[in-house]
Amino acid sequence: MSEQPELTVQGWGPGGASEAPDLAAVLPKAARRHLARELGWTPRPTPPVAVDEIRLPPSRLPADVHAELVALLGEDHVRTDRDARLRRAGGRSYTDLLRRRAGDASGAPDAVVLPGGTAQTAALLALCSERGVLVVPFGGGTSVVGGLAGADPDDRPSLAVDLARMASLADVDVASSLVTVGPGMRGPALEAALAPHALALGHLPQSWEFATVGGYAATRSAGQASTGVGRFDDLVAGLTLATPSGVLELGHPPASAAGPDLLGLALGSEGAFGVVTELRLRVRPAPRAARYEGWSFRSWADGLAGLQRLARHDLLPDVVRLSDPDETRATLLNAGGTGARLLRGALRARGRGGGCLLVVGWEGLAPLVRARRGAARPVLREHGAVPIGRRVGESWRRHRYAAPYLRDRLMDAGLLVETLETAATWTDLPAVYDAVRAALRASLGREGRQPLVMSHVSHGYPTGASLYVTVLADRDDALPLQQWLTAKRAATDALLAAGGTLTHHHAVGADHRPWLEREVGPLGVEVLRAVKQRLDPRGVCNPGVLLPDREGFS
Ligand SMILES: Cc1cc2nc3c(=O)[nH]c(=O)nc-3n(C[C@H](O)[C@H](O)[C@H](O)COP(=O)(O)OP(=O)(O)OC[C@H]3O[C@@H](n4cnc5c(N)ncnc54)[C@H](O)[C@@H]3O)c2cc1C
Repeated sequence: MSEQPELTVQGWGPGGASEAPDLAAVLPKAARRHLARELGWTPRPTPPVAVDEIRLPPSRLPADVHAELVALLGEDHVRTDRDARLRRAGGRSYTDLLRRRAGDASGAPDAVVLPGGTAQTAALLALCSERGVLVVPFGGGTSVVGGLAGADPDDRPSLAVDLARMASLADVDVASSLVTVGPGMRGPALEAALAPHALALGHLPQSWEFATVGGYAATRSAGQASTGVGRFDDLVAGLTLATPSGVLELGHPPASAAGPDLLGLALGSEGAFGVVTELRLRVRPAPRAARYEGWSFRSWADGLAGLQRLARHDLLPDVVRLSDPDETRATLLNAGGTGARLLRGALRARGRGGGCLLVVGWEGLAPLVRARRGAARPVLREHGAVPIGRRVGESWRRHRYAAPYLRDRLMDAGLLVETLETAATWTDLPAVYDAVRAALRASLGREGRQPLVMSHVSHGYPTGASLYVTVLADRDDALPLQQWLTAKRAATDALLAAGGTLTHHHAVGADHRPWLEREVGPLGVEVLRAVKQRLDPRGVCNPGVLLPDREGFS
């Protein structure tokens, strides 16, 4: 179906779970012991059911609609086979994976369709609107907020609209630093296509290997270098949105004052207003120099103060990742072997046992990298940070996409593993951090056992920063979904009450929509509903995401 490798159905990466190594092969003994001690976890095999045993309901797509779709898109581009539907049965959150690992693919689309361009997509949307068939745009399938759930109160049949056929670089305007790209293009393919022009996009989320540019725009993604290159919102100069009511061309580079910016309505719309069929992206010259290194702060408070000071003076590096003491400790244990010895040695040599690890990276022209680094270092030192060397930074850079592979192995051994994220002003960030930790610990702690709650800041702004939280706990094998949903609800309530945003970069999806009104207010929700009503009058565009149910949420 696609020339790009497809994600495995029950986890991360192109391989099958059965080919995977066990946890002992990928996590050092010291780290396994640490987890067992902290969490009260007894490692036990909890493998996923075989893919052949996953229960997939029969397709409900009416025969006449199937025939119309074939007439529009061609036989090869309308698929109802098991493999195609299973591979698009939701995203990659912990709860998505729990369900498919347990053999439940009940949210799978009834068919998968692959339009070949804007005109075909617009015709497809008009047809689906008329025939009452849901359309759920499918990019890389890496949503972690239930963005691909395909839920519908009216239980209408649904199509996954896979953008894989629209995955090429259509135009390069070097003088304007603009490129035109199909929505199905993934990060590695795009960077490879830009390289001959000595250009780069530089958007590097941890899901980079599989996520698509259309998905980035639809979710307002942020990448690991977003502090420097900007969030994906900042990289979109314009886009084409096909809707059931027609096609919108949005954005006018380099800038325009022609009324409110309608481009902002498409960014973050998560397929609820239509399908992004083309993007005009801002690119930059491929960096000529890069410098990554590690620093150690005595405490989380010192680390935050140091980053805040850099941010105020516009001195933040392109990549900034400050780990709290729990994440720093886990990083030290996970490094294992030579890596861990080097890191511990570097810390000891500077009189630090643990503290908070900071990884920073600068990229660009060599003199600028030197100058920016030179200006940032004294500020870090003033806040008590000590440099611990390039190897630490380079090691992080080498392993920056590894964590999701490890998550599968942790799940195989009886662990709950999930992440959540938010952002807050520098003033509110410490309270948000405390509140989220307390809520997760209260919800997931039992019989004297505590979850491991590890946090880092990875995106800095002059006004504040993001907070990314990874949670590990002994899984409740009897009620694993409820265990996490209860904790997630507690954490979300807590972070909103403390002043955090509902989401800094994962989007709203199905999972966060009950809280959207708390973020944008009742009138804000009504404005979004009015836009949807105009663009998608029959409500066929991904109705399970973004907008809360009408009954509201207490
Ligand atoms: C292991 C892992 C690491 C991650 N790391 C990051 C990270 O560092 N930063 C970050 O921001 N996110 C991260 N994510 C979340 C996810 O990768 C992003 O939300 C990403 O932008 C989704 O892209 P996708 O192509 O996979 O979209 P999908 O998952 O396929 O879709 C996401 C949503 O967008 C809609 N959509 C997709 N394509 C289009 C389109 N062309 N038009 C309209 N709507 C569309 C879908 O219907 C869905 O609602 C991570 C996820 C995982 C599993």
